[in-house]
Amino acid sequence: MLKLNVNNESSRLRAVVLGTANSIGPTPTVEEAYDPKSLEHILAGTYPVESDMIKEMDAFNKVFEKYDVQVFRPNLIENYNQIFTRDIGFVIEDKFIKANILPDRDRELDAIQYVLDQINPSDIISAPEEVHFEGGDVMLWNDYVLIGTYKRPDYKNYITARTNQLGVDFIKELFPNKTVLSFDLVKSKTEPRDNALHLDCCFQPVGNDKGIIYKGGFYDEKEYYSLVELFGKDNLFHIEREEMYHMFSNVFSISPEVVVSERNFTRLNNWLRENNFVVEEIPYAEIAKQEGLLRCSTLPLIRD
Ligand SMILES: NC(=O)NCCC[C@H](N)C(=O)O
Repeated sequence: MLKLNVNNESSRLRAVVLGTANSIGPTPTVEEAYDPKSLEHILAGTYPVESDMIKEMDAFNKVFEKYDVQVFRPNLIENYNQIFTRDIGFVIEDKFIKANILPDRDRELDAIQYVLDQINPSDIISAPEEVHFEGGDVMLWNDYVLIGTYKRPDYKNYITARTNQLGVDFIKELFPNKTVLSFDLVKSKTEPRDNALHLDCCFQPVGNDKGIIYKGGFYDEKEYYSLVELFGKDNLFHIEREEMYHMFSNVFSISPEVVVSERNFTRLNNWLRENNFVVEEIPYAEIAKQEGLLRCSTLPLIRD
C-alpha cells in the first residue's frame, strides 16, 4: 500500500507519477487543440514530435533516478496525450482526489488505475460532475491550499478555464483545517501570452519560503498582492510575460534545495543558484510547446 503524504510543493520527494510521451498520436488538428500554445504551434507547423518529447521525459526520469525517487508511469493508451499527469488528480495530505478534468483528457485517469489500486480505497475521493478542478490549479503550501480558478460568468466559454468555484468550495469543505485561497486567472483561447492555463503557469513556491510569480497572470491585483504578503516581496522571483509564456514558473522541486528546471531558463536558474538551490537543468522546450512543463508532467504521491 502507498502511504500518501503531500503538504507542500518542495519537501523531499519519495514517490511520483511521471507522465509519458509514448504513443502520443498524430499532431492534433486546429479543432482538437485545447490550449492556445499548442494551437500556435499546430498553425506554425512547429508542433513537437513524439521522439523529441520522449527524450525530454527520459531526461526528467533520470533526475528522479539520481535522487532515488520511486516513479510510476501511466499505462499506455494508444494515440493519446498522457504527458501532463499533474492535472488528472492530486494528493492533499493522505487523500488522492480524482480531478474532474476537461472531457478531451478524461481517459488519462484510467491509465493510472494500477497506482490507485495501491491506495487505501477510503483515501480516494471523487467529486460530483459539476465540480471542476485540475491538479495544475491546486498548490499546497503547508496550512494553505492555493487554487487557481476562473470566477467570471462566462466560464463555460473558456476551454482554458479548468477549475470552477464549485471546485474551490469542494476542497474547502474537504479540508476545513486548511486555509484555502483562490485566484482568478487571466484566460485567453488564442494568445498563450495572456493565458494562465493553471495556477502553476503563473506561480509556484520553491524552497522553504520562496516563489516564482507572474503578476499579469492574476485577473485581480488584490489576489496577487495576497501572495506577495504571504511570501514577502523579496522572496519572490518576478517573471515577465515572455518568461511566463516559456513556463518559467513550472519548474519542479525534488526537495527544498533541489529544483529541476529547463536548461534555457538562464535568468531564473541563476537566481535559483544565487539563492543556494541546486538546479538540475534538463531540455524540455519541445514539451513546453503544449503549454505545460515540469510541474505539469508530475503527480507527487509521497513527500517527507
Ligand atoms: N498544469 C498544467 O499547466 N498542465 C498543462 C496542460 C497542458 C495541456 N495542453 C492542456 O491544455 O490541458
